[in-house]
Amino acid sequence: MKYDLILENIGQLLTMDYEKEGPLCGRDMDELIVLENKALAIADGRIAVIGSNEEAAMWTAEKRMDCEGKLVTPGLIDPHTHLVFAGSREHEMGLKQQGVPYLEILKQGGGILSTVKATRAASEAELYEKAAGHLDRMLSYGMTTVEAKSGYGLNAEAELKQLRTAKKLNAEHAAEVVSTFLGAHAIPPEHKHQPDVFLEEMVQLLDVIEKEELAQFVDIFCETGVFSIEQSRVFLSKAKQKGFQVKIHADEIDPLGGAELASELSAVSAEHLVGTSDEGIKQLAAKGVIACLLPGTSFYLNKPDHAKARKMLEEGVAVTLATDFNPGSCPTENLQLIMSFAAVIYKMTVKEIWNAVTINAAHAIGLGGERGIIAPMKQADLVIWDAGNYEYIPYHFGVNHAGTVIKKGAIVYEKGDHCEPSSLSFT
Ligand SMILES: N=CN[C@@H](CCC(=O)O)C(=O)O
Ligand SMILES: [Zn+2]
Repeated sequence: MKYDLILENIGQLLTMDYEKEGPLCGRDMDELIVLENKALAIADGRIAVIGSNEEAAMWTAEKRMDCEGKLVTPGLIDPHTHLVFAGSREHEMGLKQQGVPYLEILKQGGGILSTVKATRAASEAELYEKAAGHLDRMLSYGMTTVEAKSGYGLNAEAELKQLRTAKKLNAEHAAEVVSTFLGAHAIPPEHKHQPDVFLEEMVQLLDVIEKEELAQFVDIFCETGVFSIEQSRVFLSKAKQKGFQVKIHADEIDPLGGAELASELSAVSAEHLVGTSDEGIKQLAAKGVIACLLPGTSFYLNKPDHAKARKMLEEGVAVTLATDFNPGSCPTENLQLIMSFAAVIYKMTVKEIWNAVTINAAHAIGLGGERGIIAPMKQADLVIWDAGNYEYIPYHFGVNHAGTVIKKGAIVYEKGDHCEPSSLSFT
């Protein structure tokens, strides 16, 4: 058989324990499969075979790549981003430095609501172009699959515009985009005094979202001054009744009991979890809810507290990590940086971190067993790193170590000499 692409002379080939059912937790999160001096062949976008370099010498292919002893891993997966939005919020930096809290900026009509204003005013083409630029950068950082939440429209027209943009990106961009409907992200000014009317409007939208296949998940920002536990319970229950899987922005600023609610509703994941109680952690473990931790956000908001990742891991919660890329609380597309934060702030082991951004991230967005692993017959989403071992990536922080990025078997990014793709634009 003639393969499409052969990678030879791989120094370390990293994969995860994909034979385990579900996301990894407990001791399993601290295990990796590290194969040394390997080769692999790709056909029809999938891993066809993994073998020795001697075996590979007998294989034939359209193209061969010498990996020069470098590290090859599954493509990184970012399971929590707010990818599609207009504008930027650099003017909030000064306010934050003066000590104005994140929720106070929102209360004054800024924060999320200022991005809502910009997003409502933008055309779908403008949103597409900007989001594609962010996605280009993510791909260049080795992120081959990305979740994207809506939530900067907060009315039917603008929410659908965001979701359609994400769907189009998934169809046309080299990176894969999985959509989440976060219509319940803030209370828009026109519904300031009737949040329940607004939530019902968002529930009604679910029929269109289902019909047009615009999102697989439904999420809500459960927080003081945004949506209460009871409002979140009602909203997410209605979404579940309509067949959606649910996620929840839980206990980010105030410990409202969002983790307990996520457990009660058997959510796929609970996200942020900075203020989650010990009881909440136990319930996440018991119900198999994935904890999606966002250390970049608590860093960027300069919070005194961070999610209790070690406690969660010890209690057997499956943990994933994400950028939370958004224009307010975490404007970075760099999941490698988040891996470093997880090592330093959370004290997660390097093995736990790799499992968190690959196999567990895939489970958090409905792609468990299909992405985030390197195994025969699985989609070939790979990164060849400018590094010889997997510990190096979170260690040397703040720079991009992705050398070559492969999605569905095709080379979609190759690093030049310290150059990034020319199509990149941040704003
Ligand atoms: N906390 C709620 N939503 C986002 C931030 C959105 C924004 O500030 O624009 C988050 O997950 O951090
Ligand atoms: Zn978020």
